[in-house]
Amino acid sequence: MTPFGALTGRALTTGHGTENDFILVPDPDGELRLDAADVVAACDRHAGLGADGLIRVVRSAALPEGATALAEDPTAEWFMDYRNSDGSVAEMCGNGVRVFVHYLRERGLVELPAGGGVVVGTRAGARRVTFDGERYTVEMGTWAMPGGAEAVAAGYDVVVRVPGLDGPRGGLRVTMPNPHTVVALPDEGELAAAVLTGEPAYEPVPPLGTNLELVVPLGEDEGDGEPVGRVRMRVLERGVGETRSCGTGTCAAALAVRAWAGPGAPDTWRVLVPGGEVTVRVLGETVTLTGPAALTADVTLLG
Ligand SMILES: N[C@@H](CCC[C@H](N)C(=O)O)C(=O)O
Repeated sequence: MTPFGALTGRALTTGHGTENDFILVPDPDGELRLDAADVVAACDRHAGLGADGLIRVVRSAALPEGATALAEDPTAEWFMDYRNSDGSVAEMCGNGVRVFVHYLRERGLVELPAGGGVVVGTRAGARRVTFDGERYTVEMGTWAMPGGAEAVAAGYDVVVRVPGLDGPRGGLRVTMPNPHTVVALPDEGELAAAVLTGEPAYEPVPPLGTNLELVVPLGEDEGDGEPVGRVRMRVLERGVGETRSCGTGTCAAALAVRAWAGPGAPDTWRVLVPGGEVTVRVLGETVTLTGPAALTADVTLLG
């Protein structure tokens, strides 16, 4: 068997959203038997193609998880089958879904003119993505803070020790619906000092693991007639390591900083990540994520 298993010899495409990068694997009829080891090998940055994650492009009707998305919206023809670079499956990927829809559009698999929208299936359910001619906006669905109002009032519901930072820090859990823990730092010096190659310690230990966002709130600007919050973020992704962006993580970061700011805080947030910038809009119980998507290469893995 070759190191890339079922991925060997297949036509693959690479792409990224704010430098959170992915391998896209077309498998319209769900014939590929993809195992975790193949994903790990392909995502390896030294011995493989290198990526933060892998996305199988498959029809919703071709796999059992697609049934929920189709029940929510029968137009969700295509399903984003997302895997982290360690081979684990995640509920949602906010940067990945923009890259996925960009791929569908570029390859003529969906009709998506500027100003149009399309619904795709994900493990979090059906998600609508619109295109403005430049950037994609994803309706990310319902967010939650498992610690509730009590955690928001206290400012945290998890104690986190991050390598490179002194002492314990308070983290606020946010579900997007994948698990996130957001920790606010006082300044960009501390943000740079955090060592995200090490493993943070959490108390209590998150049962499903967690993505960790370190954030520095940067205040507010005046947008188009409304205040716009700004926040800088670094992220340690569950199942991956430090990445240059995480879409669900930017939503979690904006939601946590908004909650900490209290009543009257902006609903729109510009989140600055090492790989670029995205916009998060809080619409009551739901949130949207707007950002770019790019394809970088068509490639074949050799055996
Ligand atoms: N990069 C993604 C999130 C991918 C999943 C995450 N690592 C997890 O395991 O929850 C994003 O852009 O949201």
